[in-house]
Amino acid sequence: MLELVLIKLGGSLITDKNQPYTARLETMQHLVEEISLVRQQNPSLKMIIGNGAGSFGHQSAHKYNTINGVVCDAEKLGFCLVHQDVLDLNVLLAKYFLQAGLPVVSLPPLTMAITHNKKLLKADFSVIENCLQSGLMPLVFGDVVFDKAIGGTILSTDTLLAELAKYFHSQGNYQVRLINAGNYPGVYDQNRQVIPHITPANYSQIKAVIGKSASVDVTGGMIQKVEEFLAISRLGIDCWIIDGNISGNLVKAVLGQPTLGTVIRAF
Ligand SMILES: Nc1ncnc2c1ncn2[C@@H]1O[C@H](COP(=O)(O)OP(=O)(O)OP(=O)(O)O)[C@@H](O)[C@H]1O
Ligand SMILES: C=C(C)CCOP(=O)(O)O
Repeated sequence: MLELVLIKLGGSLITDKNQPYTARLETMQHLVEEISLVRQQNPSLKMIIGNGAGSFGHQSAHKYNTINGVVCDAEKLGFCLVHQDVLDLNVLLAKYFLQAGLPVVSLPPLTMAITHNKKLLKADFSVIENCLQSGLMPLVFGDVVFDKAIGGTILSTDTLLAELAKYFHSQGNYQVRLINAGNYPGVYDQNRQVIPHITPANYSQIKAVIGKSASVDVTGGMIQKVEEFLAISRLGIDCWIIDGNISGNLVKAVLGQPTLGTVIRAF
Protein backbone atom coordinates (compact mmCIF):
# COMPACT_ATOMS: atom_id res chain seq x y z
CA MET A 1 0.00 0.00 0.00
CA LEU A 2 1.32 3.47 -0.88
CA GLU A 3 0.81 6.24 1.67
CA LEU A 4 -0.79 9.44 0.36
CA VAL A 5 -1.23 12.54 2.51
CA LEU A 6 -3.22 15.51 1.28
CA ILE A 7 -2.14 18.68 3.06
CA LYS A 8 -4.16 21.87 3.17
CA LEU A 9 -2.23 24.98 4.14
CA GLY A 10 -5.12 27.16 5.27
CA GLY A 11 -5.56 30.66 3.97
CA SER A 12 -5.94 31.71 7.61
CA LEU A 13 -2.37 30.49 8.16
CA ILE A 14 -0.50 31.67 5.07
CA THR A 15 -2.20 35.09 4.96
CA ASP A 16 -3.56 37.56 7.46
CA LYS A 17 -7.26 37.09 6.73
CA ASN A 18 -8.09 40.42 8.36
CA GLN A 19 -5.72 42.42 6.12
CA PRO A 20 -6.62 42.30 2.42
CA TYR A 21 -3.87 40.88 0.21
CA THR A 22 -1.39 40.27 3.05
CA ALA A 23 0.67 37.10 2.81
CA ARG A 24 2.49 35.64 5.83
CA LEU A 25 5.75 34.96 4.04
CA GLU A 26 7.73 33.70 7.04
CA THR A 27 4.95 31.26 7.88
CA MET A 28 4.93 30.01 4.30
CA GLN A 29 8.67 29.50 4.39
CA HIS A 30 8.47 27.65 7.69
CA LEU A 31 5.69 25.34 6.45
CA VAL A 32 7.75 24.53 3.39
CA GLU A 33 10.71 23.65 5.65
CA GLU A 34 8.42 21.29 7.58
CA ILE A 35 7.27 19.56 4.38
CA SER A 36 10.90 19.31 3.32
CA LEU A 37 11.68 17.53 6.62
CA VAL A 38 8.82 15.11 6.00
CA ARG A 39 10.27 14.25 2.59
CA GLN A 40 13.69 13.63 4.11
CA GLN A 41 12.25 11.42 6.83
CA ASN A 42 9.90 9.45 4.58
CA PRO A 43 10.91 9.76 0.90
CA SER A 44 8.32 7.19 -0.24
CA LEU A 45 5.35 9.12 1.17
CA LYS A 46 3.27 10.81 -1.55
CA MET A 47 1.94 14.29 -0.88
CA ILE A 48 -0.61 16.54 -2.56
CA ILE A 49 -0.46 20.12 -1.29
CA GLY A 50 -3.35 22.58 -1.46
CA ASN A 51 -3.39 26.18 -0.33
CA GLY A 52 -6.41 28.22 0.68
CA ALA A 53 -7.20 31.67 -0.71
CA GLY A 54 -7.00 33.62 2.56
CA SER A 55 -7.09 37.40 2.19
CA PHE A 56 -6.34 37.15 -1.55
CA GLY A 57 -9.08 35.24 -3.42
CA HIS A 58 -11.72 35.61 -0.73
CA GLN A 59 -11.60 39.40 -1.10
CA SER A 60 -12.39 39.50 -4.82
CA ALA A 61 -14.71 36.48 -4.62
CA HIS A 62 -16.72 38.36 -1.99
CA LYS A 63 -16.70 41.61 -4.00
CA TYR A 64 -18.04 39.92 -7.16
CA ASN A 65 -20.21 37.29 -5.38
CA THR A 66 -18.54 34.76 -7.66
CA ILE A 67 -19.70 31.70 -5.71
CA ASN A 68 -23.33 32.46 -6.65
CA GLY A 69 -22.80 32.63 -10.39
CA VAL A 70 -21.08 34.32 -13.28
CA VAL A 71 -23.44 35.79 -15.85
CA CYS A 72 -23.04 39.51 -16.49
CA ASP A 73 -19.90 41.25 -17.71
CA ALA A 74 -18.94 42.52 -14.25
CA GLU A 75 -19.21 38.96 -12.87
CA LYS A 76 -17.13 37.65 -15.76
CA LEU A 77 -14.40 40.14 -15.03
CA GLY A 78 -14.71 39.20 -11.34
CA PHE A 79 -14.21 35.52 -12.23
CA CYS A 80 -10.93 36.41 -13.95
CA LEU A 81 -9.81 38.70 -11.12
CA VAL A 82 -10.48 36.02 -8.49
CA HIS A 83 -8.50 33.54 -10.57
CA GLN A 84 -5.62 36.02 -10.77
CA ASP A 85 -5.73 36.61 -7.01
CA VAL A 86 -5.50 32.89 -6.21
CA LEU A 87 -2.68 32.51 -8.72
CA ASP A 88 -0.79 35.43 -7.14
CA LEU A 89 -0.89 33.83 -3.68
CA ASN A 90 -0.06 30.39 -5.05
CA VAL A 91 2.99 31.72 -6.90
CA LEU A 92 4.41 33.14 -3.65
CA LEU A 93 4.08 29.73 -2.00
CA ALA A 94 5.31 27.75 -5.00
CA LYS A 95 8.52 29.79 -5.06
CA TYR A 96 9.36 28.79 -1.49
CA PHE A 97 8.85 25.11 -2.34
CA LEU A 98 11.09 25.39 -5.39
CA GLN A 99 13.76 27.32 -3.47
CA ALA A 100 13.77 24.46 -0.94
CA GLY A 101 14.33 21.99 -3.79
CA LEU A 102 10.86 20.45 -3.55
CA PRO A 103 9.44 19.54 -6.98
CA VAL A 104 6.01 21.17 -6.82
CA VAL A 105 3.89 21.78 -9.90
CA SER A 106 1.11 24.36 -9.58
CA LEU A 107 -2.08 23.00 -11.10
CA PRO A 108 -5.09 25.34 -11.37
CA PRO A 109 -8.31 23.48 -10.50
CA LEU A 110 -10.10 25.65 -13.09
CA THR A 111 -8.56 23.37 -15.71
CA MET A 112 -9.64 20.09 -14.09
CA ALA A 113 -13.11 20.49 -12.58
CA ILE A 114 -16.61 21.56 -13.68
CA THR A 115 -19.60 22.02 -11.37
CA HIS A 116 -23.38 22.06 -11.75
CA ASN A 117 -25.14 24.37 -9.29
CA LYS A 118 -21.94 24.46 -7.17
CA LYS A 119 -21.69 20.65 -6.94
CA LEU A 120 -18.81 18.87 -8.63
CA LEU A 121 -20.04 17.46 -11.94
CA LYS A 122 -16.87 16.29 -13.67
CA ALA A 123 -13.22 16.22 -12.80
CA ASP A 124 -10.16 15.01 -14.59
CA PHE A 125 -7.43 14.29 -12.07
CA SER A 126 -5.10 12.51 -14.50
CA VAL A 127 -2.53 15.31 -14.31
CA ILE A 128 -2.37 14.85 -10.52
CA GLU A 129 -1.91 11.11 -10.99
CA ASN A 130 0.84 11.70 -13.53
CA CYS A 131 2.57 14.08 -11.14
CA LEU A 132 2.53 11.55 -8.31
CA GLN A 133 3.74 8.76 -10.60
CA SER A 134 6.61 10.99 -11.76
CA GLY A 135 7.67 11.74 -8.18
CA LEU A 136 6.46 15.36 -8.37
CA MET A 137 4.30 17.12 -5.78
CA PRO A 138 1.01 18.51 -7.11
CA LEU A 139 0.22 21.95 -5.69
CA VAL A 140 -3.46 22.89 -5.99
CA PHE A 141 -5.57 25.67 -4.49
CA GLY A 142 -9.11 26.98 -4.14
CA ASP A 143 -10.12 28.43 -7.49
CA VAL A 144 -12.91 29.62 -9.74
CA VAL A 145 -14.46 26.91 -11.91
CA PHE A 146 -16.97 26.83 -14.75
CA ASP A 147 -20.46 25.81 -13.68
CA LYS A 148 -22.96 24.30 -16.16
CA ALA A 149 -25.98 25.88 -14.44
CA ILE A 150 -24.78 29.27 -13.14
CA GLY A 151 -21.83 30.03 -15.40
CA GLY A 152 -19.13 29.91 -12.78
CA THR A 153 -18.53 29.47 -9.06
CA ILE A 154 -15.83 28.84 -6.46
CA LEU A 155 -14.36 25.43 -5.64
CA SER A 156 -12.69 25.50 -2.23
CA THR A 157 -9.43 23.74 -1.51
CA ASP A 158 -11.24 21.67 1.13
CA THR A 159 -13.79 20.37 -1.40
CA LEU A 160 -11.10 19.70 -3.99
CA LEU A 161 -8.83 17.86 -1.53
CA ALA A 162 -11.78 15.83 -0.25
CA GLU A 163 -12.61 14.84 -3.85
CA LEU A 164 -8.99 13.96 -4.51
CA ALA A 165 -8.85 11.93 -1.30
CA LYS A 166 -11.94 9.95 -2.42
CA TYR A 167 -10.52 9.49 -5.91
CA PHE A 168 -7.22 8.02 -4.73
CA HIS A 169 -8.85 6.04 -1.92
CA SER A 170 -11.17 4.39 -4.46
CA GLN A 171 -8.19 3.16 -6.48
CA GLY A 172 -7.43 0.75 -3.66
CA ASN A 173 -3.63 1.04 -3.67
CA TYR A 174 -3.31 4.16 -1.52
CA GLN A 175 -3.75 4.61 2.20
CA VAL A 176 -5.06 8.18 2.26
CA ARG A 177 -5.06 10.79 5.04
CA LEU A 178 -5.83 14.51 5.04
CA ILE A 179 -4.17 17.17 7.20
CA ASN A 180 -5.56 20.70 7.43
CA ALA A 181 -3.13 23.18 8.98
CA GLY A 182 -4.69 26.48 9.99
CA ASN A 183 -4.38 29.48 12.23
CA TYR A 184 -6.44 27.68 14.89
CA PRO A 185 -5.52 24.81 17.22
CA GLY A 186 -8.35 22.57 16.02
CA VAL A 187 -12.12 22.72 16.28
CA TYR A 188 -13.23 24.54 19.43
CA ASP A 189 -16.08 23.52 21.72
CA GLN A 190 -18.33 26.08 23.49
CA ASN A 191 -15.57 26.78 26.07
CA ARG A 192 -12.89 27.32 23.40
CA GLN A 193 -11.31 23.99 24.25
CA VAL A 194 -10.15 21.87 21.32
CA ILE A 195 -12.44 18.92 20.58
CA PRO A 196 -10.02 15.98 20.20
CA HIS A 197 -12.28 13.66 18.16
CA ILE A 198 -15.21 14.29 15.87
CA THR A 199 -17.10 11.25 14.60
CA PRO A 200 -20.49 10.78 12.91
CA ALA A 201 -21.69 9.58 16.34
CA ASN A 202 -20.80 12.73 18.33
CA TYR A 203 -21.22 15.33 15.57
CA SER A 204 -24.81 16.21 16.35
CA GLN A 205 -23.83 17.34 19.88
CA ILE A 206 -20.92 19.44 18.57
CA LYS A 207 -22.40 20.98 15.44
CA ALA A 208 -24.02 24.00 17.12
CA VAL A 209 -20.66 25.45 18.26
CA ILE A 210 -19.01 25.28 14.85
CA GLY A 211 -19.47 28.29 12.61
CA LYS A 212 -18.26 30.34 9.69
CA SER A 213 -15.03 32.31 9.50
CA ALA A 214 -14.88 35.61 11.37
CA SER A 215 -13.06 37.15 8.36
CA VAL A 216 -14.08 37.77 4.76
CA ASP A 217 -14.65 34.21 3.53
CA VAL A 218 -16.99 32.85 0.85
CA THR A 219 -16.55 29.11 1.35
CA GLY A 220 -18.17 28.49 4.72
CA GLY A 221 -15.37 28.54 7.32
CA MET A 222 -14.99 25.78 9.90
CA ILE A 223 -18.47 24.27 9.61
CA GLN A 224 -18.09 23.61 5.90
CA LYS A 225 -14.62 22.16 6.46
CA VAL A 226 -15.77 19.80 9.22
CA GLU A 227 -18.71 18.55 7.13
CA GLU A 228 -16.50 17.93 4.07
CA PHE A 229 -14.05 15.99 6.23
CA LEU A 230 -16.74 14.09 8.10
CA ALA A 231 -18.14 12.86 4.78
CA ILE A 232 -14.82 11.37 3.66
CA SER A 233 -14.00 10.04 7.13
CA ARG A 234 -16.94 7.64 6.69
CA LEU A 235 -14.92 5.98 3.90
CA GLY A 236 -11.99 5.42 6.25
CA ILE A 237 -10.03 8.58 5.33
CA ASP A 238 -8.87 10.13 8.61
CA CYS A 239 -8.65 13.95 8.68
CA TRP A 240 -6.73 16.15 11.11
CA ILE A 241 -7.29 19.83 11.80
CA ILE A 242 -4.13 21.16 13.41
CA ASP A 243 -2.39 24.39 14.30
CA GLY A 244 0.13 25.20 11.59
CA ASN A 245 1.80 27.87 13.73
CA ILE A 246 3.24 25.36 16.20
CA SER A 247 6.66 24.35 15.03
CA GLY A 248 6.91 20.64 14.25
CA ASN A 249 3.15 20.06 14.33
CA LEU A 250 2.78 19.62 10.58
CA VAL A 251 5.74 17.25 10.38
CA LYS A 252 4.28 15.06 13.12
CA ALA A 253 0.80 15.04 11.63
CA VAL A 254 1.99 14.18 8.14
CA LEU A 255 4.26 11.41 9.43
CA GLY A 256 1.31 9.96 11.34
CA GLN A 257 2.68 10.71 14.81
CA PRO A 258 0.43 11.92 17.68
CA THR A 259 -0.36 15.60 17.10
CA LEU A 260 -2.38 18.18 19.02
CA GLY A 261 -5.58 19.16 17.26
CA THR A 262 -8.87 17.64 16.17
CA VAL A 263 -9.10 14.33 14.37
CA ILE A 264 -12.18 13.54 12.32
CA ARG A 265 -12.64 9.84 11.79
CA ALA A 266 -15.34 7.24 11.31
CA PHE A 267 -15.35 6.05 14.95
N1 LIG B 1 -15.80 25.86 16.55
C1 LIG B 1 -14.83 26.48 15.84
N2 LIG B 1 -13.54 26.14 15.99
C2 LIG B 1 -12.56 26.77 15.29
N3 LIG B 1 -12.80 27.75 14.38
C3 LIG B 1 -14.08 28.14 14.19
C4 LIG B 1 -15.13 27.51 14.89
N4 LIG B 1 -16.31 28.09 14.48
C5 LIG B 1 -15.99 29.04 13.59
N5 LIG B 1 -14.64 29.08 13.38
C6 LIG B 1 -13.99 30.01 12.44
O1 LIG B 1 -13.59 29.31 11.29
C7 LIG B 1 -12.30 29.80 10.87
C8 LIG B 1 -11.60 28.74 10.04
O2 LIG B 1 -12.15 28.66 8.75
P1 LIG B 1 -11.40 29.26 7.49
O3 LIG B 1 -12.17 28.87 6.27
O4 LIG B 1 -11.13 30.73 7.70
O5 LIG B 1 -10.01 28.49 7.54
P2 LIG B 1 -8.92 28.19 6.42
O6 LIG B 1 -9.33 26.97 5.67
O7 LIG B 1 -7.62 28.14 7.14
O8 LIG B 1 -8.96 29.46 5.47
P3 LIG B 1 -9.12 29.53 3.85
O9 LIG B 1 -10.57 29.18 3.57
O10 LIG B 1 -8.82 30.97 3.54
O11 LIG B 1 -8.19 28.56 3.28
C9 LIG B 1 -11.62 30.12 12.18
O12 LIG B 1 -10.57 31.03 12.01
C10 LIG B 1 -12.77 30.71 13.01
O13 LIG B 1 -12.92 32.09 12.71
C1 LIG C 1 -12.05 32.14 -2.75
C2 LIG C 1 -11.51 31.26 -3.53
C3 LIG C 1 -11.31 31.61 -4.91
C4 LIG C 1 -11.09 29.90 -3.15
C5 LIG C 1 -11.50 29.46 -1.77
O1 LIG C 1 -10.78 28.33 -1.35
P1 LIG C 1 -10.51 28.13 0.20
O2 LIG C 1 -9.72 29.28 0.70
O3 LIG C 1 -9.81 26.84 0.31
O4 LIG C 1 -11.87 28.06 0.89
